[in-house]
Amino acid sequence: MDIPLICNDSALSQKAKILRKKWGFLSTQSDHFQLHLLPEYLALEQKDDPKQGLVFVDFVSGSVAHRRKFGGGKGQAIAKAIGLKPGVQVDVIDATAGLGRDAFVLASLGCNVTMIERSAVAAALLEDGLERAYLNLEIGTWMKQRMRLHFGSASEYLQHHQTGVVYLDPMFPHKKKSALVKKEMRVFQGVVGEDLDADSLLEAALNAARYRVVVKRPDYAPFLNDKKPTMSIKTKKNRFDVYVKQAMPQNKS
Ligand SMILES: C[S@@+](CC[C@H](N)C(=O)[O-])C[C@H]1O[C@@H](n2cnc3c(N)ncnc32)[C@H](O)[C@@H]1O
Repeated sequence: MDIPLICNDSALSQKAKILRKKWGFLSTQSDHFQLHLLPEYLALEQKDDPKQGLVFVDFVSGSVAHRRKFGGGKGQAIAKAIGLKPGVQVDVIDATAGLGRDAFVLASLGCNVTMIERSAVAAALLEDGLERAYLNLEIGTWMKQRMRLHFGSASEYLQHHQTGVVYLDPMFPHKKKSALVKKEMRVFQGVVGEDLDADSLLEAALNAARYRVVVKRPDYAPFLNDKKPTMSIKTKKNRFDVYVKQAMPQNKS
């Protein structure tokens, strides 16, 4: 999908030019989706449905920051699914980074996370969020150490990289009008589309992971590639299907 990047601030026009060239964004207006380069952040807008609001990545003060402070730490289902243990730093490839929320939870719990994202829009939003987080006094130091982004295909990346854990959260068609689907995800899904190749990603992930692969699914979705996991950890709306290859070492990943 061709997406324009709009910038009405003359102080940012050079940056807008660089971003258009880097990510292949257009400079013309669109009636559907468009990106806005604002002084505060880069944001995605669904122009034909403005009540959905702007989508942007905010690791410093958004809902993910709130979850970092008050979200239950290593007792959370995602931490149990990854197999986090005190004093063990786990290397994770988040092969379906999206807006980076799960990756940020894992990094804030101490994981060393490489995010892979193939959508130019998602990757540009993520890069913008990362740049601001790296400069932040409270989280900048550990964000730079623990969270990075690779733009490209995860199946290709996984062919050449081994890691402790691979995390997958491919886009799954949401139930129509579900109140549980956040506005943000609805807009985002419109741009990114469905991940129709997700089944094959599981095999690539299983080859690349030394210890386990964790797949996040809505509670009503079938197993990825119809493959039964070693165990499933359920939350209110989702399920983490865990494919264990071998036990994690006690004090090094
Ligand atoms: C449901 S979203 C992930 C949301 C993410 N877990 C979060 O917390 O924000 C799925 C994302 O994975 C990306 N994706 C899916 N398959 C991919 C692949 N094979 N390589 C790279 N990115 C992929 C999609 O472009 C989309 O942005």
